[in-house]
Amino acid sequence: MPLWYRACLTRRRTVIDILRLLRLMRPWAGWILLGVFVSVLTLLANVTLMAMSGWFIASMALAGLAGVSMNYFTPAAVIRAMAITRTVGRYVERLVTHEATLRLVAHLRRWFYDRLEPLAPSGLQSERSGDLFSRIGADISVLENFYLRTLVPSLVALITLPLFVLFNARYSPVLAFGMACLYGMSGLILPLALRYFGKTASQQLVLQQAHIRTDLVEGLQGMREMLVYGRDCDFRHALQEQSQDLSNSQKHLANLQAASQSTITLAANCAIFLVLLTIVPQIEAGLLSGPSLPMLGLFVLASFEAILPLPLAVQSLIAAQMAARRLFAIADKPPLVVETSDALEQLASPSCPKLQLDAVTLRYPEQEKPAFSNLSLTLLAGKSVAIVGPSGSGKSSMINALTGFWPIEKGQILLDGVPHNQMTGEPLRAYFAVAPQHPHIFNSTVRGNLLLANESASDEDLYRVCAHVELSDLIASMPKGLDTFVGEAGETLSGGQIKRLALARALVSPAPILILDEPGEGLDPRMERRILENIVMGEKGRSIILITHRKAGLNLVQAVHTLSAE
Ligand SMILES: Nc1ncnc2c1ncn2[C@@H]1O[C@H](COP(=O)(O)OP(=O)(O)OP(=O)(O)O)[C@@H](O)[C@H]1O
Repeated sequence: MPLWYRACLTRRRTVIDILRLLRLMRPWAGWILLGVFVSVLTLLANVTLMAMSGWFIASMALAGLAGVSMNYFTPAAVIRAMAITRTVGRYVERLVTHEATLRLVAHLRRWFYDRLEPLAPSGLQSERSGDLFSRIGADISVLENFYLRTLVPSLVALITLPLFVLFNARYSPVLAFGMACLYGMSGLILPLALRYFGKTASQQLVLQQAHIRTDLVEGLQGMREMLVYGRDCDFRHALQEQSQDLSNSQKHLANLQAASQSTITLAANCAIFLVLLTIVPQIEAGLLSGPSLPMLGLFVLASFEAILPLPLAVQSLIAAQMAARRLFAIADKPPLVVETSDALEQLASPSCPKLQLDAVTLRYPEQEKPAFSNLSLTLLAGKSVAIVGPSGSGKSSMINALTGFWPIEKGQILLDGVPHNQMTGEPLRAYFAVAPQHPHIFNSTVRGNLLLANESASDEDLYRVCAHVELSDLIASMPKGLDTFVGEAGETLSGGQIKRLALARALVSPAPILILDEPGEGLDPRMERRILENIVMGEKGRSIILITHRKAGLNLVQAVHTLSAE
């Protein structure tokens, strides 16, 4: 692909990303415009204050020297009004722009989470959780800079600079032209040069920060393994190298910022010279009064306040584009399981259905062999079945197919004769309560973890299900009973206790079909048997799918279905 064509495509993509970003901000357009309006007002008040003060002081001095009196009430009142406007304006500006930013960030986080949810878990399998965390946290925070540091200063400069040039033109067209050139150089050419020299570093900064966060999350999760196998040094070195790269990018950008700030200061000083060159001859010729000189000098100096934030605006724009691109890459992913409109019709507590699997095949992406194929079975309402088979035969994958987390390749699944792909999403999942093979326990209390499955469950319900899974003694021994915190991922519990807590959570759910994936893992055979008996005997009226490769419980169910390895 020719270079020029690639450059055009990149530019087009940049424009599309920015337009899309602006569209996302549309609900907050009122706040954004209010922020710009107050910023413009504050800047104009400041510039007027400076110019007026210069004029006033010089006029008073000249009047004193000449021994004539002058009306100082009006200019003093204007100066006071401008000073008050500037002070109040700065306060209101912070208030409005930060309010807009906070609303914007909250809106963007919700928007991104809404896009993320339909993708989970199948569409997010290839993503690292640390990276997703980085996108939803840091990348969205980078976008807040797009409004505060890019949008507001750019619009303020766009509105005020032409006004400043027009004001200069009243005194001297040459001055106006010179100022337009200085504004153009420091407000447009300098930021463009900054974009050219800082683009790679700005983009890398976003990626480097994301990589560090992602690796840190993984490193913290796997800290125990790394310590056991003595790999913590490697991790430290990798982190150190990444931090070094990050600080190199930051240093490069800081150098560019410093250079651009100095250039703007130089341009402001050139502006003073320009005022001297163009205004002094007019004063000498008697065309302008003496106080015009300090007035215009201070005016042009103060007007550079509109230019000062522009170099940073460019850096923030590049970072925002990069962050937006990373967010859009996830948000635009099509979900593997497409929800139909019927999915909105959710039954609060569906009755126990007849479940049929008709020659169902499930294949994971990029897998040559299907996880399971041509699986047919019928489970009548309130009955139980065990799914057995060797490791890797697709027993757990069956849960993915039933709950609609992964699309099936062939066949169909029927609930009371209704194809389950007609009710993907929440209505479908309302039929199933799953105790997975590797359950996730939240960093909450025992109660919090149980109520996840049924928030209206009473204490009596909770104690009943805990008794079924033999957790009553443990809960009685806990300092706060059901209200005891179990730590992150249930770290204060043993593997078997975690398994039983997950079983209790499935039992407390009102869903009519219970799926127990390897419920005996981590339990001694006698306890496993007792718990399975409790569940099968105690859950009359619910269908049970017992996924296992062990013998315990097989005599308790009404049918056994064997999956064979492909
Ligand atoms: N998310 C996934 N993406 C890709 N392949 C997967 C995924 N989950 C499982 N597999 C593959 O699908 C096959 C079936 O896996 P599954 O976990 O369903 O087997 P299983 O019978 O439950 O095994 P086990 O008894 O060891 O738990 C395996 O070959 C596995 O590698």
